[in-house]
This record gives sequence, C-alpha cells and structure tokens, in this order.
Amino acid sequence: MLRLEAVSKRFGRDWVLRDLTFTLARGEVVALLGPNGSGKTTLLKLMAGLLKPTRGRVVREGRALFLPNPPAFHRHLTAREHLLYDLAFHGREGDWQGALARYGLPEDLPLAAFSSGMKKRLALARLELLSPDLWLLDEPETALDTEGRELLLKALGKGRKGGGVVLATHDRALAEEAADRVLWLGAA
Ligand SMILES: Nc1ncnc2c1ncn2[C@@H]1O[C@H](COP(=O)(O)OP(=O)(O)OP(=O)(O)O)[C@@H](O)[C@H]1O
Repeated sequence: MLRLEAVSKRFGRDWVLRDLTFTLARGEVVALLGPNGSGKTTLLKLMAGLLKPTRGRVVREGRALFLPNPPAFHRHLTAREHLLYDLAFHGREGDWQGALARYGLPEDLPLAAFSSGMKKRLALARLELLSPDLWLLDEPETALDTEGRELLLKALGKGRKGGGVVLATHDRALAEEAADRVLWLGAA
C-alpha cells in the first residue's frame, strides 16, 4: 500500500526524520508512537504527499486521505452540507444520512456549533463515506468519549478492509488494541 525508502526530512537546519524505511502491507493498521515533536505528524504528511521528503522516496498505491488533528471543516456549513460537498468534490455517492446517524450527529447544525468530539466523529463519518485506500490519521482518539472510541475502533476496521491505516497517537492502549504493529519515533 505504502513504501518509504530511506526517507529523511529537514526543516531549516533541523532534521526531524532520518533515513526511515517502512512498508505498510495491504490490510495493515500501524500506530506511530513517540514524544511531542518526534515527527509523527510530519511523517503522516509525507505519507499523504502533503510534504516532500528532503531525501528518499515515498511510494503510494491508491488514494490517501489525511485526517489532521483537530480536523478542518468549513465552519459555516452544516454536517449535511459538508458531507454532500465532500462527496461531490471526490466524485462519489454515499449514504451520508446513515453515516451521520451511525455517529450520532445532527444534520442541520452549523459546524461552528459542533463540539470538538462531534467534529472528530464527523471526520470519521467523512472518512467512511469517502473510503480512501489509505487512511492517515493524526491522533484520531482525542476528544472522543467512550462511545466515540468504540466508533473509532469500528472505523479502523473499515479502514483496514479498505486498504490500510497509519495512525499517530499518544494512547498506547489504543495502539495495542487497534494496531498490528507500532512504529516508534524518537529523536532524529
Ligand atoms: N512546517 C514546519 N516548519 C518548521 N518546523 C516544523 C514544521 N512542521 C513541523 N516542524 C517541526 O518538526 C518537529 C516534528 O513536529 P511534528 O508535528 O511532526 O511532531 P509530532 O510527533 O506530531 O508532535 P506532537 O506529538 O506534539 O503532535 C517539531 O520540532 C516541529 O517544530
């Protein structure tokens, strides 16, 4: 699904990642763990193609979608409007009403009025609907309550079936429960 060949990334004079080689197999869920500033978000962005490596190569199969933390939405749209916009933008059709109901979300409230947990739920509903091949998730568990966490675990199962998942997290319990493998990032 995804291969990184001797990838290094530097911002200015600081190396954040050095000589990283990694392969994500189809159907695999991998968790990225490491302290603040160790390069987890940078690595997800490199995997998504949102950043270019300073050295090395990233090879991706299929369509990748990066979920930032916190998720980014147009605040003046409602959940219904946003999902319809996302589906149209990606040229897809999908049961957006079913997705909102599964995640316990209102259709007609502007997203400016969503709590951070509701936004996280909406981001998962959106991912399910758009069903990319590769799910790249930055701290998907933050702001989720117990039920939201269960929904996340289910969604990760769908991501696995769809192709593969890489998630950055500080939650070791989540990594142990959801991931096949952990990639530890330390000081570069
Ligand atoms: N656009 C940028 N320009 C300069 N430095 C950056 C940029 N993006 C990230 N960095 C630096 O790269 C390092 C890694 O940041 P990154 O956000 O990838 O870490 P992280 O492991 O996701 O951290 P956290 O656990 O706090 O979310 C940090 O020192 C950060 O300041």
